[in-house]
Amino acid sequence: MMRSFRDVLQAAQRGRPSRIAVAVAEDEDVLLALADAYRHGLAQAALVGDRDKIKAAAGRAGIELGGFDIVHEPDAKAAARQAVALVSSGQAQLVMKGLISTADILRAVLDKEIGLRTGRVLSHVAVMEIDGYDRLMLLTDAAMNIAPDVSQKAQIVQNAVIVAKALGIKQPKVAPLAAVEVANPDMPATLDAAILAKMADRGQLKGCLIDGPLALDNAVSPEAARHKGITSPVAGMADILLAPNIETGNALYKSVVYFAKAQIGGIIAGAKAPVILTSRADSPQTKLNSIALGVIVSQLG
Ligand SMILES: CCCC(=O)OP(=O)(O)O
Repeated sequence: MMRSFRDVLQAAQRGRPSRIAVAVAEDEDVLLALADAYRHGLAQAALVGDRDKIKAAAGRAGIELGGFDIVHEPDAKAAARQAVALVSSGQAQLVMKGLISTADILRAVLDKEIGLRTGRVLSHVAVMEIDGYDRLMLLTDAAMNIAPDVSQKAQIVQNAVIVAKALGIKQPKVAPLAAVEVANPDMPATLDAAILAKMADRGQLKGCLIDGPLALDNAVSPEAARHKGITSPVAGMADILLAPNIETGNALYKSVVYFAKAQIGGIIAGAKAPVILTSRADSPQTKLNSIALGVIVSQLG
């Protein structure tokens, strides 16, 4: 089981090098991460974007672009489509978000003609390495599904389970988060969590153990769960945190980065190929973590 991003990087290095199609690549931090990924033997890249701006960003970052192809497309939305088309045509294995909004890259990923739809719900899965925890923890969905209903949440869990398996977590424990630990008809997140737990009891959710609702403290802290008298196989031991909505997920993602200085990486799962998707403001290290994560998920088979 992988316990750190160093483990994830090493696992990604064991596979064959992947080719990443980067949408709007004119960003220093994106190029720094790609140069590192190239140096580690993880991936080559097709940089789709404005050629002059890509070269200028590479110059500012002190990067040689020798190992990369540039596909000149100055319009951001067209660049996103080109990057996705490179993957759907088999010329690359992963897409990466560059200097473009999440909504614009996802529009290309969901495009009926050249997109990467599978019929499944697509969802963002973040992996967090937080000081003081002996395991990697997953968080979903911080970036894509705004207010998922319970059946979408079930599919979001299944996407996260696939990523957990790629990390070597055999039977991930899933905590659907809420503000309290009891089902309360006035709090829809608690009802969804209770339904998901019952769906798991009845075998409707595969490959994981779910219990909830759980508040964040008793999802990740055995002491907090004990203190509140919660007995549950998931309490205090969660591997996957299921956010009730995008605001909770996005704030939790950014709070572990900015307050806890955690290592993080993220991808969109559920498409034909992983989409490496971080915040534009995330560090080159986070972008490298996400590339390594995308590579191991894409090589699951
Ligand atoms: C995984 C976070 C996605 C996000 O919030 O992206 P931006 O900060 O670039 O909007």
